[in-house]
Amino acid sequence: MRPARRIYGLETEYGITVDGGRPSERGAEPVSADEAARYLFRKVVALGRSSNVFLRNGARLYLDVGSHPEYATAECDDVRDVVVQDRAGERILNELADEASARLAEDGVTGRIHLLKSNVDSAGNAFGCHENYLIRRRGDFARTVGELVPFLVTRQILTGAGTVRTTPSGPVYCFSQRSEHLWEAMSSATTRSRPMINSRDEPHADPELYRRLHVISGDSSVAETTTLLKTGMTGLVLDLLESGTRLGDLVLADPMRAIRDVARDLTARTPLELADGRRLSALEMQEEYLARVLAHLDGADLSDTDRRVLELWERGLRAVRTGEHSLVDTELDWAIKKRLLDRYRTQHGRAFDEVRTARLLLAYHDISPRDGLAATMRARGLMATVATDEEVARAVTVPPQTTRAKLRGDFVGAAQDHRRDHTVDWVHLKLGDLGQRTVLCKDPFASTDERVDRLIAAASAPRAPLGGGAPA
Ligand SMILES: Nc1ncnc2c1ncn2[C@@H]1O[C@H](COP(=O)(O)OP(=O)(O)OP(=O)(O)O)[C@@H](O)[C@H]1O
Ligand SMILES: [Mg+2]
Repeated sequence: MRPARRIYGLETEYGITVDGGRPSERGAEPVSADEAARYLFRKVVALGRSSNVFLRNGARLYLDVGSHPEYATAECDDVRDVVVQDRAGERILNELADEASARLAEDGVTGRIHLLKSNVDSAGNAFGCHENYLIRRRGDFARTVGELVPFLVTRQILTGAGTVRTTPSGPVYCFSQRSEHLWEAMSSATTRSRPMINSRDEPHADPELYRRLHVISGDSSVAETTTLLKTGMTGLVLDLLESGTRLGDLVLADPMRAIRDVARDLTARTPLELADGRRLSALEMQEEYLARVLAHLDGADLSDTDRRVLELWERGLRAVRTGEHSLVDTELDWAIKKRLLDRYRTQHGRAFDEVRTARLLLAYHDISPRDGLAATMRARGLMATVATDEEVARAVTVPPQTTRAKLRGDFVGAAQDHRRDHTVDWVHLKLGDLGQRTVLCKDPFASTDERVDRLIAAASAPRAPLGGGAPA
């Protein structure tokens, strides 16, 4: 059966630091992350009078409590679009960081602002990358979640961002850093699947028809191909579950324990205990999910994106099974990063030196084309791409064209161009002036709407002079 059309969105929180940022005139106090975040958002607040704004590409950019700027992509109905929109977010934040660094310099602070697309900051605080998937209301949500959790636990052998863990016997490379933090944070919690899926019921759509599945356990992805695989494979497993296929035979006895065990085992062969008493490794489980997805799709007319996801899924598993990591070491974050560290080790003839390793790991996640590694690696073919630079540049101002994001983006664009007050969230559009009604857009799949056309026309129309009377 052909994959169902689905809405996807990615929320990415960024770590923020200022290198060396010692103010020359204000004593020796370094610039805190909070302060750096305020500098970062100065222009956003000046333009939108808020640190929580919707942009003309349909995305949401905001600074929550704490100091992690967040970019939530607009709704996409294709995972390739998710990649493009997510990368556009990096570009937007990079521009803000450059401007904020210039403001810091004006205020006598040396040092640049760095934004890190990672999951743990230098103080050890964990932050997230949340995946959003639209699912139909008619299914049994608890069952869907229960049967998805073991897939989420084991997919990190492909989609983990990779990290070095310090152990008493020395540094060890593992698939995911976030998993370790999730485990530490939640090992005492009673609801064992809680940290993987946020169960808050906030569909941002017609609640009679839809739910929004909010996956919060994944690593942020730097490589576009990892983002593509992460969202694509999860969408395909959701297809399976929504078509009525049961995956209950793969439910884990203790998912929280397993999330850490899987992260730590680069062979992916450690047996995990299933609820029914059987034992399967993460590798075997992922092979099973892939086999069931392929059986489900048998004979279907697949898109290029689906084919690319399936091919990378299969090749990633082969790389783990055979230990031939070079099969995916330009596409999957953990393998790209491992190759980087291995090369460093060979060049310098020593094991992971803590300081150098930490610096290399930071640079991997630094989204700046100047200070981070990704831009150079992409240019040299060491990190594969999905989107072209032109597509990413365009997505900074152009929303996805096939979902509700187009309505929102076009409206925000018109309101900004004509300097009209407006209020927007995922489902509401309102022109701030008196007498205008709020337009409710409950269908995230709808990219045309006459009510929104009228709203855009009203936003673009010349305003009557105050008092409404014609000049005498
Ligand atoms: N109906 C939908 N189904 C799936 N995803 C959606 C839907 N509507 C919006 N999204 C996506 O969900 C994400 C929502 O991001 P947002 O940061 O606002 O999350 P939230 O969970 O609502 O709020 P917060 O992060 O403040 O707790 C966006 O990426 C958006 O594109
Ligand atoms: Mg959010």
